[in-house]
Amino acid sequence: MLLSLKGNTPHAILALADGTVYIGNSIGAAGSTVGEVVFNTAMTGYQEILTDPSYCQQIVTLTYPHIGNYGVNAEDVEAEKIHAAGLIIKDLPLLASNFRMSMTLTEYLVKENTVAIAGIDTRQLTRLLRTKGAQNGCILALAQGEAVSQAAIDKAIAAAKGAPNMAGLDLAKVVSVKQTYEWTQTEWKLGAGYGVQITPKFHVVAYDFGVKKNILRMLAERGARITVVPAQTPAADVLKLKPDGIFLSNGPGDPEPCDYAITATRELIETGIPVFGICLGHQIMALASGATTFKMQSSHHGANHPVKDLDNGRVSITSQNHGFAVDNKNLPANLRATHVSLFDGTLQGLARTDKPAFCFQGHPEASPGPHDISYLFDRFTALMEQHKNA
Ligand SMILES: NC(=O)CC[C@H](N)C(=O)O
Repeated sequence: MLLSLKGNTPHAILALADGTVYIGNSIGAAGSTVGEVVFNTAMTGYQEILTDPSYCQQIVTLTYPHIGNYGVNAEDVEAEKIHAAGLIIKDLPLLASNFRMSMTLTEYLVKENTVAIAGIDTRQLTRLLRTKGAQNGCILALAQGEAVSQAAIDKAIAAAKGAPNMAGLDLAKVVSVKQTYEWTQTEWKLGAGYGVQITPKFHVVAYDFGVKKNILRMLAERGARITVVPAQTPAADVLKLKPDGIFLSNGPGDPEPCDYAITATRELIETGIPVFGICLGHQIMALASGATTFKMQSSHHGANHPVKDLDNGRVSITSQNHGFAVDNKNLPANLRATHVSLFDGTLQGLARTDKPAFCFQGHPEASPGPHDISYLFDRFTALMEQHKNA
């Protein structure tokens, strides 16, 4: 058990681009940060959320009121570092305890140089974001003992107003790996931890647009040897690796400016090699097939989103993290809608009618969240099996 907060905590200011200001306590690094403020309704999994590269340039508000209770550990990471631009919470519990814990949330945020604020009415903030739509914001964490001044508030509002808009931003190539690497780690099991894939049945080439580790673990668990390639790898280089399947990862930013990935995906789908895309990968596959995407008024971030499989009526509770979506009106003839959100009717899954390629808007890898829709990984391995045997 570790004490989360030591002594008097410094003040912090959260300002939104519309001029709304909240005052709270700094629970991370000192300094300031800007980004698009989004809310996530997952009750657990703050470490996975903070390290998810798809949150690059986004400040995450967690709607669950107590965050930090179980500290952080060395294993529950989706990338090597925190990618979220900042964290907003209601309450940091005084004590943190878990059998796997290695440090408190505050120690982790300071170590990772991440600015975070507690003591915010996250319920009110969430209602504001839901009603008004996406807002840029700034967290300004003051030094120990520094009083909240009007000058500091004005500085935070100006920084929030000056933050870049998410629409039009290509962040996939920013967070992507620079060098190709091999991945063999499998899923985490209680008592054993992570395993290693030593008898692979398929070779998957995975595009890293900001890939979450648990996607790679779930592919490896199902028999894949994985070569992870940088976001801007041309299709010809992928084909030289002789893949049995191609994976398009999740990632931050707007899919539309990722022209390099859209072109490569179009060429790769044409070869007839099975292709599977998740989140940004889903949006890129849609764009490569002739569909269009748009910025949502109210984005999806949580671990409790019901999604219906249109082929069999089955409803899955899913993990979600997206601010853009594929337009379900005017889908091209070679795309079929396979899944739909029961929250707002937005498109959640697509399959090509002419090629073994399909994609999903939510997160079948969970991390955090439920595993209801992990059957999509099995669908991908079944396609690779068929393709190998053809
Ligand atoms: N998690 C993701 O891959 C997000 C995709 C995209 N950046 C969006 O916000 O819609």
